Amino acid sequence: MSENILNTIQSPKDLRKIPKETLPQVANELRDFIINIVATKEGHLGASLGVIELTIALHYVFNTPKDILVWDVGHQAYGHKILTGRKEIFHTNRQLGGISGFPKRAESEYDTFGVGHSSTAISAALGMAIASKLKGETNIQHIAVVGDASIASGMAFEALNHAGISDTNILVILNDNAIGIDPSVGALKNYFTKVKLNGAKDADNIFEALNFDYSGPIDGHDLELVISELERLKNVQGPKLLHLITKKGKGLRQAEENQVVYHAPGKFDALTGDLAPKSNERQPPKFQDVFGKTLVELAITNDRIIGITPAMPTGSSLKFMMDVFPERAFDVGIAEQHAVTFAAGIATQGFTVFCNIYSTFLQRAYDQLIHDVCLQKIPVIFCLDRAGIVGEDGPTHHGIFDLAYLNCIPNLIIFAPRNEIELRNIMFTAQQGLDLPIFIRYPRGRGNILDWQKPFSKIEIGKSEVLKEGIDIVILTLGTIANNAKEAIETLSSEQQEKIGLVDIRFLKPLDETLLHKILKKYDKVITVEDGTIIGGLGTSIAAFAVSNGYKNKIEIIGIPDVFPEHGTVSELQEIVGLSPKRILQVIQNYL
Ligand SMILES: Cc1ncc(C[n+]2csc(CCOP(=O)(O)OP(=O)(O)O)c2C)c(N)n1
Ligand SMILES: CC(=O)[C@@H](O)[C@H](O)COP(=O)(O)O
Ligand SMILES: [Mg+2]
Repeated sequence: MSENILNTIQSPKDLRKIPKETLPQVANELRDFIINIVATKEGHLGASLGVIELTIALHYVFNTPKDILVWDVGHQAYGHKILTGRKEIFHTNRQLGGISGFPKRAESEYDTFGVGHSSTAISAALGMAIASKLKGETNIQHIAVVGDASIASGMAFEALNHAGISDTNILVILNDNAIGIDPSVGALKNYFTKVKLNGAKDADNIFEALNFDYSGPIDGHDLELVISELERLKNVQGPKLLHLITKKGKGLRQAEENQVVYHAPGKFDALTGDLAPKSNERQPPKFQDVFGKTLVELAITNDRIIGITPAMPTGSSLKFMMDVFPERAFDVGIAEQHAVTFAAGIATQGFTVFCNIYSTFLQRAYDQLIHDVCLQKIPVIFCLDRAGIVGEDGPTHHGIFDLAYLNCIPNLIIFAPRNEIELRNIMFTAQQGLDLPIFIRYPRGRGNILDWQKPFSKIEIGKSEVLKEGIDIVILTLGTIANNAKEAIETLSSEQQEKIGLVDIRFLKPLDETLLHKILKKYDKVITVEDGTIIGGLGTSIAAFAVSNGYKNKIEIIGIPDVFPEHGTVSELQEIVGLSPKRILQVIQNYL
């Protein structure tokens, strides 16, 4: 056996030359390689470790890239990237200018479909399979790999429903590790457990009922077995589903034992698996924890409060409420559309519903927002975490569209807290009762305030806040990006600073029209700053307000330009898109 067999694999062609009995060595080396790099560069860990044998088997048995392999979510595709020519650049994973943390079409011909959001793989693979038929292509296999949490999503079920009556040979591989980021939930999870306990050919097999040839469940870490099963399935006609049982984090003890933390553990010791020690210094809280802890505080005195998350209890910190009030806090699985309408349903019955969804994932539920919530003025309280640039997850995950996609919907309130205390106070205000749904958007990561757990105070809906008076230039901001604008102003001389006013608009809807009239009369030059798309958000609203009221001020809009920002650190990306203090300063200087 060669010492470093992984080094000899530049593409799946090289892999296919390796004798079957040597493949377990490839699996070991691949695991070690991923662990060593993720330990220092960070990223998603457990999911890739859990599909190492599957990844090797797929590229060994199938003729990729001619045979088409589609990964769902794509956070488990590190092994795939390494075996498909990206081993030497894998250390750049998720870094600015480096490779993406998810399959990406522009990056490799082996990345057949761009991912990041879940539950798309079966639809995409089915589309490709039907396209192959239409083009008269034969002998191309189409394979979708989807996790047990992702297959429970409506979209995956829509695709299964279609695929089951298609005349394609699509192969769906269900990678069942009984966990998403947090433990999987719902009746389907219980069904999978039953199938695992009772054996394969249950008379009520849900996939067979959908007209799939079902096989499994088999041990997804038994490389020889997975290979022989894939070889068999290659020749089975019609839609097929192979059920694999795997362990998330396989091969690293801590990742197997603490699967939630090791989904994306941050830095850790590659040898021991221990997480990098945390600093003892007291830090400001993460916004998600301000949400989670405040919700519990409010729920203690307000027993009408309900909390909902679609599959992100840890990421959103709704887990705090789930621990204290399990009967009033719901993880509904990866089901953003359902989460929104479910929230609306509960709210119609007089409950106060906090529905927490990452900004990027709420994109999934746009019609539900319009049709099921806003049109009916149902006062659900939406908390949109991870708003703005999120960093290393990149373009699939940036929460930069919410301001624009919400701004055009009638009957809603849009609020962006400038800091932790404002988030707390708007949650307090909202649970006292509003006539309209409210959308509270806040960023990934930490705020700035150590002592944030102050007594609650009510926020007046639609009221902006003047942070600093000026003379002829005013900067209007929305949310935490005010800190960047403030930092920009503070680098100027005191004489220059005097010229500049700073206003936190706070409510994109309703706009504080009384204050805006005063602002547009007082200041010649207006600069708006928002960490959302330049089209459709704060700047658009201010410009529209000025035009419709006959103001002739010079207005400059700073926001995310009309492109998808790539992956990198938040500060690197803010610099690129023009939202760093330095870039904001450059714009201000043009007016001084
Ligand atoms: C639409 C959408 N909602 C939520 C997420 C966040 N998310 C990423 S991975 C994941 C869990 C996926 O679980 P599973 O499909 O079982 O794959 P595993 O991580 O277990 O391999 C979730 C909820 C997402 N990427 N897309
Ligand atoms: C792949 C995916 O969608 C999640 O794992 C996401 O990366 C979580 O993001 P946070 O780290 O911001 O919770
Ligand atoms: Mg899973």
